[in-house]
Amino acid sequence: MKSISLLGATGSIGIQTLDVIREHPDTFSLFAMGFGENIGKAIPIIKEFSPKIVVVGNDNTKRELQDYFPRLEVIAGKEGLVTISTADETDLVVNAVMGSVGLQATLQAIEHRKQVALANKETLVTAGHLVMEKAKQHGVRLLPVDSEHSAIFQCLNGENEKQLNRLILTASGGSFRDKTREDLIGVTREDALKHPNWNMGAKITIDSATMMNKGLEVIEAHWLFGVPYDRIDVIMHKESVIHSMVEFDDNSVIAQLGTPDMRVPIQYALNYPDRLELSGTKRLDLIEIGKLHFSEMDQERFPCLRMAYEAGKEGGTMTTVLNAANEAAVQLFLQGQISFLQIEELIKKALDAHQSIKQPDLQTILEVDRQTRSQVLSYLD
Ligand SMILES: NC(=O)C1=CN([C@@H]2O[C@H](COP(=O)(O)OP(=O)(O)OC[C@H]3O[C@@H](n4cnc5c(N)ncnc54)[C@H](OP(=O)(O)O)[C@@H]3O)[C@@H](O)[C@H]2O)C=CC1
Ligand SMILES: CC(=O)[C@@H](O)[C@H](O)COP(=O)(O)O
Ligand SMILES: [Mn+2]
Repeated sequence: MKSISLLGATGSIGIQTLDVIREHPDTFSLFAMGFGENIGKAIPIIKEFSPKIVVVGNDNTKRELQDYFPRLEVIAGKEGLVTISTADETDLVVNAVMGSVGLQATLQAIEHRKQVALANKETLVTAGHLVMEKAKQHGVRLLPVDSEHSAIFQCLNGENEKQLNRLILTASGGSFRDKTREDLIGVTREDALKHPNWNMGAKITIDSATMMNKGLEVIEAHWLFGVPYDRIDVIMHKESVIHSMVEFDDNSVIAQLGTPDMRVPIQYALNYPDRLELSGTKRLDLIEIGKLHFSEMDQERFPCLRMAYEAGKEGGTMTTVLNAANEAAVQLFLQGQISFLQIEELIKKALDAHQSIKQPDLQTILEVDRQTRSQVLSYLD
């Protein structure tokens, strides 16, 4: 029986992780969970899974939750995420929070030699060198949840990684795939939130529409698989059936395919190296699909992808700024305070203003993250 601490239990990945746990009660149990403030979603989860500890985003949410569950141990704040990620009772940490708030929990879980299933890509974008260094030091292999990285992880099974030539990440194109840059003037939040293939949280859905999601994923792939940026390609593939591919030295390409359903990469990470059957997942019917489409990724059309490659190649705190500026700008867009095209403008401004600090330690990263967020807000004054 694997005992799980689930960070981000009320989110899109969190809920689908609970689907996997629910269907395999002899294999998994929920020891602890964390969420921000969505009490309405959390209450039925707590009733069903009876976690021993619940971590919430703030003191108000803690008080409200304790009114419901007077005997439940509730901790407020991100130190609580560290507590449940390092507890003796935890075997596996599933990090599915949104944003760099998940960083310290990932680092500490690794330090305590927990298995870590990582959906929280912002952790690797903001501080990939620290996470990978710690993973190496403590002999922990990170288990990717992100569909592209799970695909690559599966394509590398049993392969000699020295013969890996190129990673090819696929991108759906997001909600505005078929629009020109001119068409993007005046698009709404509601339009941006309509992803063609995946039902995900709001922030990542906007990231898909700006193509920053693929930019973050290029950086995530660089850290997870140790591949230099000039050997990581992105191609447009509107069906999201091929989740990603690996090209080897003999020009063989191995791809991982499946219907778009995050429960599949989630179960793979939770139960690695064995696979689990899941009800409700759909078999891939290539005859029914008929055709798969591929096209070149235009970095002028999607400047966020270009900025991510540039920040990744620059390294140091440049990717911390990329991530923090993106988180702040997307939040402003979701709150209706800026337009869709202003997201990329604010990120560019923050990157242009930053001088990268090489090999930053954790304190430097947290400080740059904080400063970048307030700088982005100050651009609106
Ligand atoms: N959704 C998907 O299909 C995919 C997601 N990912 C990645 O997985 C991560 C989660 O994405 P997704 O599930 O879509 O996001 P959601 O927005 O749906 O969920 C985010 C979760 O994080 C919680 N949370 C937010 N802030 C805090 C905080 N300060 N303290 C504790 N918990 C917090 C939320 O709580 P609350 O509900 O209270 O706000 C919620 O449980 C992201 O990094 C994303 O990029 C990767 C691949 C696919
Ligand atoms: C499901 C998943 O892994 C998302 O990150 C997905 O990749 C988003 O799709 P696009 O970014 O390709 O639009
Ligand atoms: Mn992805």
